[in-house]
Amino acid sequence: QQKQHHIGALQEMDANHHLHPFTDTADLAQRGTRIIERADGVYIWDAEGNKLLDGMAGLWCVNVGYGRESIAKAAFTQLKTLPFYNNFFQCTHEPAIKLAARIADLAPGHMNRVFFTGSGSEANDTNLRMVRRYWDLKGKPGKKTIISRKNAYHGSTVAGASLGGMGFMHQQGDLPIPGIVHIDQPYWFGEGRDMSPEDFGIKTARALEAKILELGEDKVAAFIAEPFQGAGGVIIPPASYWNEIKSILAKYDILFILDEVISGFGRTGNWFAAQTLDLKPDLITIAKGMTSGYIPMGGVIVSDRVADVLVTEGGEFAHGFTYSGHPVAAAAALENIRILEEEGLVDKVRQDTGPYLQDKLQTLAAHPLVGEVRGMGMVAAIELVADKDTLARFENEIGAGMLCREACIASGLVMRAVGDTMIISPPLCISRDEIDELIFKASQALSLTLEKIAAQGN
Ligand SMILES: Cc1ncc(COP(=O)(O)O)c(CNc2cccc(C(=O)O)c2)c1O
Repeated sequence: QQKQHHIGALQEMDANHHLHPFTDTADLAQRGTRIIERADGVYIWDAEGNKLLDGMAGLWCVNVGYGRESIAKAAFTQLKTLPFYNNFFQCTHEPAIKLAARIADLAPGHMNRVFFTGSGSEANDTNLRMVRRYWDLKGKPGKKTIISRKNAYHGSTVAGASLGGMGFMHQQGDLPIPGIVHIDQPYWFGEGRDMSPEDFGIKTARALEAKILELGEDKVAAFIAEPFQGAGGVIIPPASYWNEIKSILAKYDILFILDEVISGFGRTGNWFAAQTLDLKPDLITIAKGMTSGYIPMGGVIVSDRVADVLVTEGGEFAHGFTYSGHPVAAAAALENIRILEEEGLVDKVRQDTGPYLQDKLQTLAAHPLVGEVRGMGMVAAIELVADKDTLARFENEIGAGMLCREACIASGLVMRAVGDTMIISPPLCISRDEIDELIFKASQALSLTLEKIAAQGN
């Protein structure tokens, strides 16, 4: 009773003072916010004592799982010796140096330098400024435009939200800023079922070439893309897409930014999706799994092609943040990467638990609510449909995705709902038994969702 009263008091305080991200504050005040109290392994507990299997690894980020004492110790030790110092004015510290070298070592061979930021959005802002600086130095200052995709997610800063392709974000704040354009996304299940995935992959890839020719190659600075769109709904391109994109990038002199904020640090079964998909980006955006979310950190891995121009011809690159390469974040990141390496979690995703998850997920495909199950490595999507034969979607008013998310919570599982697409992106340390538990709970949640929808008389 005492505890319930305490939770109520916290919820009221939250409603009065705390503006949450991507939240309808009035609506949340009605519902009362869920207070997450502690976490361990792949589980989180809320203040009411509910234990939930965190199928979303926080926000796609807790790759090593919760409760890693060694990361806490590494951060604490660093906090005691050097809690902060900047990397400006010819200064630095060991954690930043070692982390840059460690990431360069794990990145594709042609990428050997790292620019640090505090978040993935700031890393994409860095990308925009870096690619424009690169072309200025190459004597092609007209190459300013960045081509992105509709329904991409690249962050929530002005440049990050503009590079993203989400209309509902653009409507708030008069975005996108000039110099950023969007082409169709390779979302076969949602937009391409009138042709084979193979043909749709080629078609949507060729939209890049059409846009380059429409704008003029001398105006285009770069193409930015996630290996698979994450917040857009785990939209994994058809197999033909990336090969076609690669041949287009080889034809035109534009830079390629691969946004690996979600896919980086093991999620696709390699350290980076660039290795999984055999891509050769000029810049890789990183954040999330870099520290497993224990401490905020982001960055850009820079290819020699770009870095050499910035370094040898650029003089001072007039960009950076107070917390660029923060010592405590860097110390946490180093320990996080050491755990990923020591426990062989990246190889495990590629050879064991990734295939196991994808295989077990297919058992959900038979459910009457499920139109498609897709995934790669340790990430997947379940498309909810109103009609299994025609694959017709539910009316938006039904809010099938939100009903399913609530049904998951009732079943002791966290899944993300992107519209009526359910997302799974668990910690990479998840065991086969815990995957079985995840699948069982997801199956329960799907049936609970079906009952709720039926009860609504739909
Ligand atoms: C591909 C990608 N790029 C950039 C960012 C921005 O990173 P920061 O948030 O650290 O600035 C992201 C972040 N992705 C993200 C962030 C918040 C919520 C959700 C969701 O799926 O609801 C996804 C991302 O997924």
